[in-house]
Amino acid sequence: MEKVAVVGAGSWGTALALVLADNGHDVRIWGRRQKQIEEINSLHTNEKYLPGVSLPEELRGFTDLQEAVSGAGTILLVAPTKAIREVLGDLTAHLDQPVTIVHASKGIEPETYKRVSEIIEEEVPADKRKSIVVLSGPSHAEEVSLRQPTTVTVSSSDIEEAEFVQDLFINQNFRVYTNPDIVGVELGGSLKNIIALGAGMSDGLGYGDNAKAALITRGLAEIARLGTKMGANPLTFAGLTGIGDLIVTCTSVHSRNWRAGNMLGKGEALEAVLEKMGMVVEGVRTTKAAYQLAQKENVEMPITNVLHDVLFDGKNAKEAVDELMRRSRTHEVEDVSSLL
Ligand SMILES: NC(=O)C1=CN([C@@H]2O[C@H](COP(=O)(O)OP(=O)(O)OC[C@H]3O[C@@H](n4cnc5c(N)ncnc54)[C@H](OP(=O)(O)O)[C@@H]3O)[C@@H](O)[C@H]2O)C=CC1
Ligand SMILES: O=C(CO)COP(=O)(O)O
Repeated sequence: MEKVAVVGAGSWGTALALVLADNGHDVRIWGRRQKQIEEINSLHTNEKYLPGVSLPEELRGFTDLQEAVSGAGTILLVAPTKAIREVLGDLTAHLDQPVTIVHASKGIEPETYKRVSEIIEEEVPADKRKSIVVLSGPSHAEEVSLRQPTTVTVSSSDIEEAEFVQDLFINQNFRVYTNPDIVGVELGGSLKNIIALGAGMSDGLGYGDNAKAALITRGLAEIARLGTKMGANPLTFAGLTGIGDLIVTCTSVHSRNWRAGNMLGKGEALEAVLEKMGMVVEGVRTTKAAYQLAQKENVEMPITNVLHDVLFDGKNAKEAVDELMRRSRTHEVEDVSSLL
């Protein structure tokens, strides 16, 4: 039995805490709102983020971060990417022994283009961490919390630590694979949110399955193009954290990125959409980061480019699709096949 502190009591942190509690671990979850933590401890629910789900009674909530992480051997970090540096700043002060840090957040930081594991490396001193492990894959919290079959991947530069985390989470409903390609795993999980916004937008505009299949497929091509340029193994994008996560996020009504894109496609303004969502829509910030990174690395990312212009430069969504369809003719596979 491992003592695990889950830092972040949103949908994903709560669902993963449930998996760990099901596996018999001593799980504490940290959230910043007293009322929410009282609800988790007394009613064993988290209605805002996982309506209708009964949480294991053994799962204990804390608002005091020091109490939550005290004695924990593993920290599971599941905060929105934009809050990660702030949360890590507080967390580091309370670590009294080197811990395994698992993160399950999906995003890239604008301006620095850092992946979450790189942010952790920067913010947590080396003597306070045993290893950094990423957990990613096609996994909506709503289904995981109902114990529906789900597969994910864990990745770390330390394969033994990845296997340790695989063992923590794996059970008959939640199957965990390992992959040593941390760059590909993090980039696939982050960049798919951009394409999911686009898929939602396409549906919101009234376009059909052909358009969505095109977005998924050509989206994967540009994800792989940027990913391989950044050092990822191209085959990772054919796996759970690549095409797998792209499919689930572009086709599921659970996806916040798809839902936000859908409202944008129907003509709603970005600010109003984010206000209505009330949950993190990572794709917005990641679009900005990926757009900047692609410019810097001179990588062609046509879908990301037009989405950037829709989100941040007031481009009309239909015009964005027209622009993609009018691009000069090109081969389908030469850009990716040259990387294999
Ligand atoms: N939901 C899912 O199915 C999946 C999500 N993910 C990833 O997990 C990460 C977290 O997402 P998810 O749990 O869904 O998000 P939610 O929107 O469901 O919850 C966000 C959580 O983060 C907290 N939070 C927000 N801002 C801060 C801050 N500045 N400091 C501390 N805590 C903060 C919120 O607290 P409060 O309630 O107090 O505002 C809330 O507990 C994202 O990167 C997402 O992409 C990955 C796979 C699946
Ligand atoms: O990453 C996810 C599923 O794997 C969740 O996607 P959303 O953030 O779009 O809901």
